[in-house]
Amino acid sequence: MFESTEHLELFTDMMSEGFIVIDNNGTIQIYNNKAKEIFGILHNQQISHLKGKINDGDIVIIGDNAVGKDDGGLDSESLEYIGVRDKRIREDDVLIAVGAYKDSSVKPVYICKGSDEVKNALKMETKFLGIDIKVVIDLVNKIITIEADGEKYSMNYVRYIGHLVILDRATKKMKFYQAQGYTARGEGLKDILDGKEYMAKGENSEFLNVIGKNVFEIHKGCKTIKEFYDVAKGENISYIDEFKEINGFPTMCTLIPVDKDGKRIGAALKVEDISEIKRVIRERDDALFNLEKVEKELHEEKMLKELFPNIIGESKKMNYVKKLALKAANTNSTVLILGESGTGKTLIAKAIHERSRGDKPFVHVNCGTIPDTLLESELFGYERGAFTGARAEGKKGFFEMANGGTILLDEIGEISPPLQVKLLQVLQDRSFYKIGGQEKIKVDVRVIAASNRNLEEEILKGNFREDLYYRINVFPIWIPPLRERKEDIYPLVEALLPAICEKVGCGRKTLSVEALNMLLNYDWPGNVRELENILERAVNLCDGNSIFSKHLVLKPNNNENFEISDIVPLKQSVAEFEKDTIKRTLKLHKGDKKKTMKSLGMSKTAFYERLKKYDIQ
Ligand SMILES: Nc1ncnc2c1ncn2[C@@H]1O[C@H](COP(=O)(O)OP(=O)(O)OP(=O)(O)O)[C@@H](O)[C@H]1O
Repeated sequence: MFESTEHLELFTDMMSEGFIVIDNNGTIQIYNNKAKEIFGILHNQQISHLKGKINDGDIVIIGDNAVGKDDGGLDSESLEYIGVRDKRIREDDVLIAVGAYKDSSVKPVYICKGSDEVKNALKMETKFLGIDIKVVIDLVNKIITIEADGEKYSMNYVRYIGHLVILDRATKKMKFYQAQGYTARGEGLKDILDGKEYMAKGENSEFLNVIGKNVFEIHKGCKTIKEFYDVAKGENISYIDEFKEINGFPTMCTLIPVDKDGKRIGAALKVEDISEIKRVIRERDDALFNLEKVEKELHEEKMLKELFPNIIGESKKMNYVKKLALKAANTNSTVLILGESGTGKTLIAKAIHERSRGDKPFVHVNCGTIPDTLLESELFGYERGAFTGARAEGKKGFFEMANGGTILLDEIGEISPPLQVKLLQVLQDRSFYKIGGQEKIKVDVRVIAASNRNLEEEILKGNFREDLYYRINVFPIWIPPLRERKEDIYPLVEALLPAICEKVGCGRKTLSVEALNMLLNYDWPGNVRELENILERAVNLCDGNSIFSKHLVLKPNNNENFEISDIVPLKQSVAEFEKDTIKRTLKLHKGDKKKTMKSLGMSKTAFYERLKKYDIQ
């Protein structure tokens, strides 16, 4: 085709771009050094091995980021050669496998994961037939590294690649490793495992003579090369500097037809390696993506803070609760708020109501404090003369009062089984009968249920109906205890202290560092409510402007950091303890003073005297 090919070769080898010319049969006429470099055909700079082929018993190490893609067609048949017979392995999977070639006495070691299961990297470390082997498929930095007895063989890739190292079984020395340009050399994973001879590398390597070969032999199954060939055959396509992929390498190509005497005699392709540019672009894209993610998160946090100004705390866990609350506010579904006592269940329920039906009534029913005999009439109301002691004019129930708005059924786990059945009916069709009533009352009420009990456990114990549980558990929100989000303590103190000082009617007080440390080290069994109480007590106890640890009355068993400065007069400690115990026992007995006195073993006079002394209502 060209008379002076020698000169042409000389000139084209000086070019800084790859240059390939084929004739109209697809036979390579010119393939300059740069093109060989781009496609990995020049490989005398690498770790050496001789030419050869795989033998029975050889140790095979494979790292493949997408089985069957750009790895020379690795398939189940090739994997069987090393004893891997696993129908779960699919095309596109990320695979690391080590085995002995055609030696059924040796069990292979492998891991295979779906491409969506591997986030950043797949790794395997093993001792195989006495050799320390480590394989890492790093999907972030796009590099596969195979290490055998400390010797490393790495392969960078752009999209997909299959890496392979073969060790001689007898000497345990490397006899083949995969390197760029395997498509051009016809040394894909399948070729090698099928027993095809491979070329030498490093000092023993000879140049792969590509001149005179068919272009498809060097560049198998590649769209750009097919186009190149079509142009050489006579098609009229040409372009300048277009992004193309050849043998899996990102390149920038210029394609021109070569005509002589008005007849197509071939085509020329100029190729620029842009894998480095691609890598930089990818790094930039990753950085931009991360930046966008951070910005989005910051924006989201700011938005949540603005949407729920009363809910203090920006810990990850609390922001997640706020996100759920926002989602719940945008639906009409029944919401179940779970969490220990004092974590803010009522607060969240109110926030959901305010963002969804804020202009309508919000009715908070504490099912735990209303005696069971009364709860039914409180919830559903009664007609006049429904029972003795009923008001003559009858009464609207909480459901009716909440019509259009929200009803919060707090401590739902406390409701008795017969009432649970009635509640289930209301939740099913949002209608009910008043006690003694004939007329079905329909309401449009959003139900929010809350509980600090583990309702699933209550179901197992037979205390809570399973069908009611499923009815209320449509949109569950769990509020983590304060001890699991201690980063919220400081913002809570910052927000609560000024309000408490105002309520108590004193000037502003601040928390000393040691006092804050004490709060951070505490376990918070009573959560935010306990924090509020402790701060209020501290504000009352401290005369100056600074609250010190001695002003913080924490539950003794948790107060591990008890120091000299924490000591308060015994009389004061006893008084605090007495007050606390009476209040908690009263709460346990739902305000029943008789039962409280009895449980505490106190006389009536002593009990009422303490109630007065400690101003307990
Ligand atoms: N994240 C928060 N930001 C500000 N205040 C909070 C927060 N969480 C709780 N609180 C305050 O703590 C106190 C207890 O909260 P709330 O009554 O909502 O808890 P609860 O989980 O419903 O308690 P219980 O189960 O005992 O009824 C309230 O005064 C509430 O305002």
